Amino acid sequence: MSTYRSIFKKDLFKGQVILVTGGGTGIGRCIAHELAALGATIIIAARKSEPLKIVQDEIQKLGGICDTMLLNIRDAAMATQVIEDIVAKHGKLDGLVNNAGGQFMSPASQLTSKGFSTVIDLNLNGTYNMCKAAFDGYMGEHGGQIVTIVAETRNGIPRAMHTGAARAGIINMTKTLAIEWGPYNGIRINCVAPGLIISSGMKNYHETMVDLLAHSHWMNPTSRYGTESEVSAAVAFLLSPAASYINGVNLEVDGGSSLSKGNPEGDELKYNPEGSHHPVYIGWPEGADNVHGIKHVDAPVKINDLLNNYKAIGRSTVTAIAACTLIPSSLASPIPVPVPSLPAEFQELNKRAGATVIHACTVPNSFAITFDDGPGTFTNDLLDYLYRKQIKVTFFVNGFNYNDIKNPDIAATVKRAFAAGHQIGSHTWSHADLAASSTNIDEEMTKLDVALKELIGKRPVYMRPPYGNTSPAALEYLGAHGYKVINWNVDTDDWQHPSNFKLNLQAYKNALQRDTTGKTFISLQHDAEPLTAQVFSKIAIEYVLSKGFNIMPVGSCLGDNDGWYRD
Ligand SMILES: CCCCCCC/C=C/C(=O)SCCNC(=O)CCNC(=O)[C@H](O)C(C)(C)COP(=O)(O)OP(=O)(O)OC[C@H]1O[C@@H](n2cnc3c(N)ncnc32)[C@H](O)[C@@H]1OP(=O)(O)O
Ligand SMILES: NC(=O)C1=CN([C@@H]2O[C@H](COP(=O)(O)OP(=O)(O)OC[C@H]3O[C@@H](n4cnc5c(N)ncnc54)[C@H](OP(=O)(O)O)[C@@H]3O)[C@@H](O)[C@H]2O)C=CC1
Repeated sequence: MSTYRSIFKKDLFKGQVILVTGGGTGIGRCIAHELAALGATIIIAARKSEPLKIVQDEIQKLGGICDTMLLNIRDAAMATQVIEDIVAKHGKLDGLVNNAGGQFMSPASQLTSKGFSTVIDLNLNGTYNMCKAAFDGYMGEHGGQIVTIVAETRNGIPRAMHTGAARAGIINMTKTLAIEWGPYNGIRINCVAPGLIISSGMKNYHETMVDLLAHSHWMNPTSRYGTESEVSAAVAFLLSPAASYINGVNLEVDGGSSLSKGNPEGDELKYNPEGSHHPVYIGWPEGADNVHGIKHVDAPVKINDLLNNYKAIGRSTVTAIAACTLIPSSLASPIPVPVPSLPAEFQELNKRAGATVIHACTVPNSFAITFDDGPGTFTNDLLDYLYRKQIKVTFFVNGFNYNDIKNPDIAATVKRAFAAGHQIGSHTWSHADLAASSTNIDEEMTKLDVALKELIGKRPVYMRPPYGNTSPAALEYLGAHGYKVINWNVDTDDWQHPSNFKLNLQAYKNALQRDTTGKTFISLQHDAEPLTAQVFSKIAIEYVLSKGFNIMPVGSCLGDNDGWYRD
């Protein structure tokens, strides 16, 4: 007896024969379990036999009917053969769920034409092969329901242009087929477009990408990921008679993320980094990982961990809905906290000869946002965002720290930032502690100056000492060599807790949630941290703007618009 807790009535699909491609893993497996629990004879088909056998075994142990077939959807002849075999063996084909598909992540600029064709071939051509085979082999004569899993594509899919194009192609193909095939004995064909879902598919991505995805799980209007069950429920609905007048649609199962991407209002701020208040639907039975043969969701640990939080939310139904807020409490309740004063040694150093350490601006209402230790691998994403917002900041770069400034991609990022009007400052060649007696200050400063001169044609006047550390000797050197030494008065400490946006933002809140009359600010974060470049900086910038400050490079905030560099 199946233990899958479907929202639909038992026996909804009794006597029906339904093929689920890619049914041996993730979302496809969940769909297979749910449809089998609702009485269908399920055929799961994919390239690898082992996952198929495991799922078949799970379903059969639970009293369901499940057959397996080997299938590569990219092979049209194989698609035709599988449909023929199903009809021969099971007598008919009532439903086809095109779930098989996928992609790798790659920025479009680095995608090869072979890579593009591969993903188009898998998703678009593969889905076409299956639809055509099902139509020719059975449905054209007898009717049937087709549901294709695509992906939420409304505003494009950065790093997955190939799959976005393929899925958009499927959505349009589906509309045409709905029109053309509707007259054939009532064929209905629809799409389901998942947003980010906790499923095995996430295991295909590099650890850094999984990390990024796990940390940005809250950045949609429901502030959470979706579950396999939420996709499966949409499929079951579209296959069922309850959807008998729904044809040619693309049903987005994405928590509204497709509505929010690219919203110029900076909608990340309205979401809830601390967790969702939206009840979640999980069909898998409660209990230990392997209850009655149904295993736990096979997602990466960091992604799967989110499910446990969601389960807790799901149980607190009505109160949770009533309590739903778009403004995270962290932003809504100002707690005045004094701005941390400068460490005594900096104040002391200010009095000494040589360069002066600057830690605030002079232009009224200015807020200089500064980034150290870059460029990082994701600094380009930050530059894209800054361009969209038309905001200029300061990058205190290293020569050889997280990255090598001579690496062509990193060099290109420095050039791009400079060309876009951001201020490039020095952060020493190797992130050396200038207060340490072993540091060769001249080498640290000169080596980076030479590299920057080659890249941008100029040497920076502004510099940030690594760790904010200076010594009298260092200040004397820097002063004598014409450098302006910039520290900060808002320290996010993002390098210590790169994914804890709430904690990072607290530094900004400490500064801005009190009387700021006459105050100006220089903040410190690190664009070498992927999550700072991709997520936190945006949150911080939106926050500063919401407080009415003007964001600008350090030079400008000191009233200096033409003394940033020398030849
Ligand atoms: C930022 C958030 C984005 C969210 C995206 C939308 C949400 C979607 C989520 C999901 O879909 S979950 C995942 C579902 N499952 C999968 O994606 C399956 C995993 N992927 C694959 O199995 C493969 O990538 C593939 C797409 C099926 C291709 O496999 P195939 O064996 O047919 O091709 P290959 O011989 O491996 O490669 C051919 C060709 O493609 C290029 N290429 C392949 N991998 C990469 C890569 N990692 N990076 C860059 N390019 C790649 C390359 O040109 C290959 O040719 P060669 O150079 O090897 O000759
Ligand atoms: N997880 C998510 O966040 C999202 C997923 N999706 C889509 O949902 C679908 C299911 O994804 P998910 O369960 O997460 O990922 P999985 O990687 O677990 O599932 C993909 C399945 O497709 C099968 N498959 C891949 N290529 C072929 C092929 N050429 N012929 C037959 N079967 C194939 C795989 O089996 P095998 O390798 O044995 O062939 C596998 O079972 C995919 O289309 C995915 O792109 C869309 C948006 C979001």
